[in-house]
Amino acid sequence: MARAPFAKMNGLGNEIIVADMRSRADRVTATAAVALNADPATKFDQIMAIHDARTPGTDWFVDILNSDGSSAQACGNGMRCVVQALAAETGRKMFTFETVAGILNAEEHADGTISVDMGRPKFGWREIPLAEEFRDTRAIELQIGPIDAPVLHSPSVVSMGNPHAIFWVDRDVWSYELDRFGPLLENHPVFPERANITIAGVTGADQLTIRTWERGAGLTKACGSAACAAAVAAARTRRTGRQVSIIAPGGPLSVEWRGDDHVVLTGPAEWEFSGSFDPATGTWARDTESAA
Ligand SMILES: N[C@H](CCC[C@H](N)C(=O)O)C(=O)O
Repeated sequence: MARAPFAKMNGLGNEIIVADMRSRADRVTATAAVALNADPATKFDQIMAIHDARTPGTDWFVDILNSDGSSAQACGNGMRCVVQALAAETGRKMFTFETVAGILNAEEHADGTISVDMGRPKFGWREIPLAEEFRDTRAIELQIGPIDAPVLHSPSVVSMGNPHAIFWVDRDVWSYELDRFGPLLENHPVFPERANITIAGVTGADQLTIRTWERGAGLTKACGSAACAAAVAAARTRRTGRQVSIIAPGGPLSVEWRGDDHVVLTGPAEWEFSGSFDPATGTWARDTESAA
């Protein structure tokens, strides 16, 4: 198959490859994802593959792959990168995308920031999903560390299209070994589809500071859907209001849980370089006119 164009971008340091798979029938394979992630120049957290629309009224279908080759149902930071790339190409500002999780609208603002409507959060244990019934998902029974002095415990759980667990902490989020606990919690049997694991602290009025261990990608500098999940969980547990500023390691994002139940994520996107790649194998080359 012919090579497909891609852009290496990031959303607050969340490493994103936007792949242009329009007008072709093949998909980016897990093999290609793993190969691209193994190369330091193209190492990424998610690939956002733009395909032709499947549903009337939508502009494009976006397929999302994690760096381990698994698929994700949502990626807020990646969607902003997709919007920036398509806005630059088309001159348009508003878009309607389809993903496996549903239809979502996004808009580029005059200041260059981008808002993505991430849809409605889901709180039911079957919807997240959890392996067993929990009536109240604002805090579920789950802990890690010594049984009588757990390091992390009682997370809020929520689906933003993808599964999230938010562990509330009092100390600095950097004082927890998320690289050690992340993989254990991501793969805990209570999460049959694994989960994105976030530690979150309230660091100001309507402000949260978070770090995320992403399902299928590991530690990342930012995770947009986790920012949304943390904001919603904070409002549900009355830690904040519904308009929240989220400080991720890569920088700030803003999240509004609107009155119509939709969660809107706003933040920047940044282009790094462009190239072309083989969606079957991940072999790639940088465009010669592209910046270093
Ligand atoms: N970085 C993404 C989330 C990727 C989620 C993925 N790790 C999964 O659910 O498997 C974001 O900005 O929302």
